[in-house]
Amino acid sequence: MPKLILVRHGQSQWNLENRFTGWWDVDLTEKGVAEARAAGQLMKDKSVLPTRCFTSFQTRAIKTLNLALEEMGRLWLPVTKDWRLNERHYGGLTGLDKQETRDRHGDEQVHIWRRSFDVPPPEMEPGSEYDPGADPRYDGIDVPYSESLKLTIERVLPYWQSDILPVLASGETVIISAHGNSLRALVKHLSGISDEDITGLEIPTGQPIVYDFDANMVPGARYYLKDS
Ligand SMILES: O=C(O)[C@H](O)COP(=O)(O)O
Repeated sequence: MPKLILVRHGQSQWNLENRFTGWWDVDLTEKGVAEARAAGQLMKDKSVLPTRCFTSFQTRAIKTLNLALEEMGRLWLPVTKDWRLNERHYGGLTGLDKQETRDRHGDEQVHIWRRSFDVPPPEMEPGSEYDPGADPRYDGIDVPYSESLKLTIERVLPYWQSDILPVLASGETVIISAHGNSLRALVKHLSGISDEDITGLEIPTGQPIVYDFDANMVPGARYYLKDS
């Protein structure tokens, strides 16, 4: 039966520095590298071995996938990269320190920007320091200036339906290496979580989450691979 593995990238440099990251391309820390390798080792130990891979255009997710695949001796697998699996765009908050932003705007406002379903952070100024708009990897793509979870879902789900689901339905074991909020978008859909309840869902770094699908492509309950 088809199996889906979701993994959030290991700790990034800006996770460590507690800065809003979004579409800014930061690398993994040493801890993040270790988390990615441990995820691969866990998949190997549990014999949950992907046969097809999807990831974003962002280094932290791509490297996490590669490190995990290396642990499994599966660097040879086909990998599809797509911007629609990128992290939610953090708008004008990108690059700011999360604690300093709380001190300035209050805990409640920052919680709304981080976890509300449909309130996007303030827009990023075009051409500002952390605007990825001129990056060649986004040529031809309408780079957003800010995204709520709702807006993130509006680009993750069509990609899931058109490109990932058919591969999964053909019987492959699919791994998606992505980001806290692009994965929250998918989990919301697959686990039927309401707009209210999704605000409480956190996805830890480097912990593979698994869905087993039945013959009708209905997903079962999600579980952490480490608990199986
Ligand atoms: O983009 C970021 O800063 C993180 O990857 C996710 O941040 P969050 O926990 O504030 O959603």
